[in-house]
Amino acid sequence: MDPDTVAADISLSSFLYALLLLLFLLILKHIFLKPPPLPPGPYPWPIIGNLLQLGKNPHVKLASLAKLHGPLMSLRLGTQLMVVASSPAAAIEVLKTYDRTLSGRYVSSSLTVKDPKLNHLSLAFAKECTNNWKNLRAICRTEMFSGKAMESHVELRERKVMELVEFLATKEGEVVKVMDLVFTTICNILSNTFFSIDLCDFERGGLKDFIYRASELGATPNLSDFYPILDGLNLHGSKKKSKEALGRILGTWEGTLKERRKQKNPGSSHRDLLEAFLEIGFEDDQINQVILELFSAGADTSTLTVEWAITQLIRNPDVMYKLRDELTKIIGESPVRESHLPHLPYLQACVKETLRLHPPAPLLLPHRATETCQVMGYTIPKDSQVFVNIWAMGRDPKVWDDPLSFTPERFLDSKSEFKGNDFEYIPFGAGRRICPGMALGARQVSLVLATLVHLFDWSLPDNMDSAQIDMEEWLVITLRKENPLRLVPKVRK
Ligand code: HEM
Repeated sequence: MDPDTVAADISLSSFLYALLLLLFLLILKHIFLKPPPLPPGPYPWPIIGNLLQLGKNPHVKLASLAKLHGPLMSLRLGTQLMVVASSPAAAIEVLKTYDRTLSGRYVSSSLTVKDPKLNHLSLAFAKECTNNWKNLRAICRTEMFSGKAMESHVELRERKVMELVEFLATKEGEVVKVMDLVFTTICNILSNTFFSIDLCDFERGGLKDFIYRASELGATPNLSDFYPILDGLNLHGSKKKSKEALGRILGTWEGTLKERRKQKNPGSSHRDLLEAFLEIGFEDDQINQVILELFSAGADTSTLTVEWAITQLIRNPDVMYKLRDELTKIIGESPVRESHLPHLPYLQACVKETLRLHPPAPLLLPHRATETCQVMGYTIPKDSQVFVNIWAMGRDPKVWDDPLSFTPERFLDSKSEFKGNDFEYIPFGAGRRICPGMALGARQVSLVLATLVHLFDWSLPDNMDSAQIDMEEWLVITLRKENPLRLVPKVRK
């Protein structure tokens, strides 16, 4: 045989052997090194996935789906993957073990902050935990949330709450929207902490209406969240609407910002956040973005907590009685001061119990996987949205006795805290993205709640079932001297 032909045969067969070996190795890799599957979840329909299964209160629906599919579950929303942790063990994996990888933020298309130019300036919606994000958290901690900063604002918070009391006292015989007034008070506490001015008014809308509008737009689902390919089309015109709403909010402090660039804080008794930002040399865009986010994160959450606490106290007269008793014993007839708060354990237990049953952010804020990772034997692909259903965890009978009852006593004897270490109870989140305003939030909620319970009598007409109450509209009635104001729910026709 021709030596050339022999050589060609040998090299062909070696090539075929090599190919076979490669194929064999690939098959082995596929069998043994296959990445684990996605977390289990409900069957996704073609194109829409599980979009129709979530409904109006996704945390409630997700809680019942988790009973079927387990504590780490995945759903498809259009083309997007959503992963939900629903047990303390799964929360530990997401917020502690894989905190670094899962602490990105998923940003909805309806938020203007999705724009990379703005995202770079963001605190709450920073897509990654960048140095700028760390820096912003550190500045806010020093200037607003540290023990020292909070002490310097005590007088301001107490004054704003007394203004609420005085306003209600002028409304005898009238119907008022109490929670709207509480929202005004919280907004003014925040706006004074930021700028040393009131930005809301009890009578007129102003900032609070613009914030309502912006939150409404932020919460409205947008098709391009589920099909990012549609992002450029801006089908709902939502970006334009969000831009308008934000423009109105920024307009409420634009003048102050200009003035303060010319002249240092004139005549304020406390150092405000703007003073710190100006000293650092922040541009207007940076100041506006952070303050906008602090308003959105701090006002609604605190107001909702007060609203649910009052609702639960009205539904549970024994608890209301015990709380009033504690307030009378410790405070007497005088107004509530922040210095009273550490001496009011039952009040603190009521706030904790409210946050267990009604966390204002029931799924936390949406996290994002910055890398593909493996959690509890499942794969979480890069860019998945990751949620922790703290609403489900707060009502889990495996964790809490009689979970649906409002029983503040459970917190009196327990060491359970909401500081992000007890993963069965994390109303402020845990890990890197834990709420930086936790101490301020808890303090302003406690002060407003204690004042409303101490100075007002919340009554229901005899024929009204407490389950029917709606916190919206209350009639203010003046009664006896020692019990000056009674708030009665306006019966809806
Ligand atoms: C009862 C009151 C409050 C509750 C229950 C609450 C709860 C939360 C929760 C659950 C998160 C998301 C954590 C996560 O994604 O893992 C959060 C984030 C945040 N909260 Fe709060 N919050 C409250 C009050 C406040 C206040 C008063 C402020 C400031 C004025 C504030 C500022 C923020 C900010 C800036 C973030 C984003 C942090 C980041 O992404 O790095 N919160 N909050």
